[in-house]
Amino acid sequence: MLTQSVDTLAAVAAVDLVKVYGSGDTAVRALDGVTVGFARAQFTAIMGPSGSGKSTLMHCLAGLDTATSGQALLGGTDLTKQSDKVLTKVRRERIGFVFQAFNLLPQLTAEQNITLPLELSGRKPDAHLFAHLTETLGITGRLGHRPGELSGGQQQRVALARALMSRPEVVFADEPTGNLDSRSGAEVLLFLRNSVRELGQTIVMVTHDPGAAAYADRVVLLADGRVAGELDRPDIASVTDALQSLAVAR
Ligand SMILES: Nc1ncnc2c1ncn2[C@@H]1O[C@H](COP(=O)(O)OP(=O)(O)OP(=O)(O)O)[C@@H](O)[C@H]1O
Repeated sequence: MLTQSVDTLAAVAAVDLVKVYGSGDTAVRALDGVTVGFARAQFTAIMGPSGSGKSTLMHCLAGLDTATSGQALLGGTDLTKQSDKVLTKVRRERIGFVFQAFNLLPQLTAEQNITLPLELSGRKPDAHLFAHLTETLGITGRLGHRPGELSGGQQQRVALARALMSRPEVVFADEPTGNLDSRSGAEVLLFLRNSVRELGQTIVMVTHDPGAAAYADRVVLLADGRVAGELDRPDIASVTDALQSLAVAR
């Protein structure tokens, strides 16, 4: 079988990635030979119908789930070959995460949440980066508060600062605006967009929302566990059309 070529300089790449859940009659082939690269300093959105494998692809590329076969490359590291101990270190030191449900630790202040991953890996937070991120995100007045005392938008901005504090090779964002009103959602997307331009951050975001995907440089479309197409410089109309075509083709 021919394997599609993949940009070996990509920050993150999947090569012929297969993920099968379960076995026998109940086996589900969630990823069916995905080959795709995510370029450095680019903002890519992953889209596709429900069940197309978006979360599974992100989880395998982030070392949160193990693939059945193929490679999940972060820089030069094939995550499919690493021990759980190494994967924990990779996630903490080389990857930033932003989730729909924020996933902040409720007993810690905003500031402690932001610096925790660095402290766990024995690194000292960069004071300039901390000031830059918290000022840009407008949360300097909220740093002593616990997540329960913050709005959803403020919690997600704390999560964004946490994700970027370690200068990660990639930020994986899983429906980062899913729990936010449209104004807070737009602020989060604009921040992600600007972090690509100003900090050279690489971002991979799973979303159902064509409006969110329009902030990205590129959209990768999945269907039935395979790459079904991609769009460069997407806008809401082109993303909506592509998703409709996928739905019709099924
Ligand atoms: N832990 C699991 N056990 C069994 N099947 C699973 C598991 N996780 C996902 N699947 C199946 O794998 C396929 C891909 O799921 P995945 O969650 O990656 O899709 P998705 O595109 O992210 O969907 P959605 O947009 O609904 O979140 C689906 O058929 C799903 O039911």
